[in-house]
Amino acid sequence: MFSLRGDVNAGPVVRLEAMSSQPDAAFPGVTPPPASATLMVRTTRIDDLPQDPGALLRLLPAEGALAWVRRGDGLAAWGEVARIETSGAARFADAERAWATMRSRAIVRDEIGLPGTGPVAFGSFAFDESSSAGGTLVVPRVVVGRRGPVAWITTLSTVDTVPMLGPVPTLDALRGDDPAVTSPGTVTYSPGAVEDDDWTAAVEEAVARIRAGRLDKVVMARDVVARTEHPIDARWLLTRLADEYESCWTFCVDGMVGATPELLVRSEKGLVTSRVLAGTIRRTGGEDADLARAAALAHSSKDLEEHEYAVTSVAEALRPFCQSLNVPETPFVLHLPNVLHLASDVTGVLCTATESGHTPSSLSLAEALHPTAAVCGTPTAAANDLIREIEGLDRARYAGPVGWLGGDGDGEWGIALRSGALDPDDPHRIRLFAGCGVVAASEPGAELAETEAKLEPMRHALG
Ligand SMILES: C=C(O[C@H]1C=CC=C(C(=O)O)[C@@H]1O)C(=O)O
Repeated sequence: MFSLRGDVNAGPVVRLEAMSSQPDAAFPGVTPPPASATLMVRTTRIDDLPQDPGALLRLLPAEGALAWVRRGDGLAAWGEVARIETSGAARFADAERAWATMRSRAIVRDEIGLPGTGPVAFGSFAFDESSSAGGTLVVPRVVVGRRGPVAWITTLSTVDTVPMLGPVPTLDALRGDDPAVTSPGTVTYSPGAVEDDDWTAAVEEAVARIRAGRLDKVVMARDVVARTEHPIDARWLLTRLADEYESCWTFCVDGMVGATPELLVRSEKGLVTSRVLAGTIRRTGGEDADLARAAALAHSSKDLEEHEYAVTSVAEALRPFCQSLNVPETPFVLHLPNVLHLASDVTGVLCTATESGHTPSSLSLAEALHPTAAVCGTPTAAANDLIREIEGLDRARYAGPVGWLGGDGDGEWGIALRSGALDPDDPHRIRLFAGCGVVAASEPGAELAETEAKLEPMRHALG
C-alpha cells in the first residue's frame, strides 16, 4: 500500500511539455503518479555555505526539517514536494517502487553529480511490519548539501514550472524568515510502555529462553517519555547531538530525531559499507579508566559473542548482492562520549547489473539487511517472535532504517538508534528509546543500566 501527495510550488520558470501518466510496465503494481508528480530537479554549486560543521543544520527551518549530517557533511532539507507513505511487510518495496517511478520521470539538471546531488528522498521505516508507523519517503523542496569542499543547492518541484535556468536563488532567499532556535526548557521524564521492574523481568525471561536453547540472542528495548516546558524545536536537538556525537550520523526525518553510531548501509557507485555495532560498556569519564574498559570490552566473551551474531547477520544479508565482501575478523572499539562499542566495518563490491539481473538500490539493501542481529537477534525469526511476545513495546520507527535515497538508488541508511519520536499531536512530548543485546551470559540489572547509558545522547540533546 502506498499513497502519494504532491504540493504546488511557484518560482521562476521554464515551461515543460505535459507529462503522460500511462501505467509503467517497469513497475507492475504501482499506480503511476499523476503528471503533476513529475519531479523537476536542479542542482547548482554554491560558494556561500560557511565552512564550520554547524552550517548545514543552521539553515533548517523550525517546521519540516530534514537532516542527515556527520562532521559537517551531509544534507539539510525542508519543504515537501511529495510524500510516499507505505505500511506492512511491503513498506520498503512499495516505497522503492513509488520512488523508482518518480525518479524515472524526473527531469534533472545536476551540474555536480556527487552522491546526494540531484533527486533525493528522505526516509524512515518502522522496525516491525505490524507497527502502524509504516514507512515514509519525503521528497523535499530544497536540499542543501556538502561533501568536503563542494557545497550545493538542489531545488525540487512537481509542477511544470521550475527554475531550471537563470540565477540560482541565494540561501537566504530559499530559507525566508524563520524563528530563532528555542530551548525545550525544563524536561521531566516518566516511564514509557513498560516499568523498569517489568522490563528487567522480561530480560530475565529472554535469558531463560536463550539458556533453554530456543535462540542465541535477542535485543530488548524500552522507551522513556520526556515532557518539555516549551515546544520541542528539532533544530535544538540536532545541533546538540551533532556537536557532542560528531562520529555519529545526526538525522531528522518525519519526526524521528537522533544521532546514530550505526550505519546499516551506504551504497555508493557499486561500493557498499555497513558499520556494525554490538557489545557495549559505559564510559567513566576518566581517560585511563576508559582505556582499561576498552581493553576489557575487546576481550569480553559475552560482548564478542553478541558482536559476532550482528556481524554474521550483516555479512549473510549482503553476500548475495556482492561479488566480494570484506568482513573484519576482529572488531575495533568505537569511543563515543557516553559508551564504548565493539564495531566492525563490513565492506563489499556489488555485483554488476549483468551478473545479478539488476543493481539493488540502497533502500533494497536496507530492506535485505533489516533487522540485523544488532537490533533483533539470532536467529532472526525466533528473536522477532520473542520481541513481539515479551517486550511490551511498539518500537515504531526506533531501530528501523532511517536515511536518504538518491535518484540513482544510491544512498545512506542508518539504524534509528539513540533517537526519539516527536509526538505529532503534542509538541511538548518525545518518546526516547534504547535497547541492548541479550545473550546467555546477560544480567538484567546490567542491561537496564546499559539502556540508561544509551539514552544519554537524547537526554543531553534535550539539555
Ligand atoms: C539497540 C541499541 O544498540 C545496539 C547497537 C549497539 C550496541 C548494542 C548492544 O551492545 O547491545 C545494540 O545491539 C540501542 O542503542 O538502542
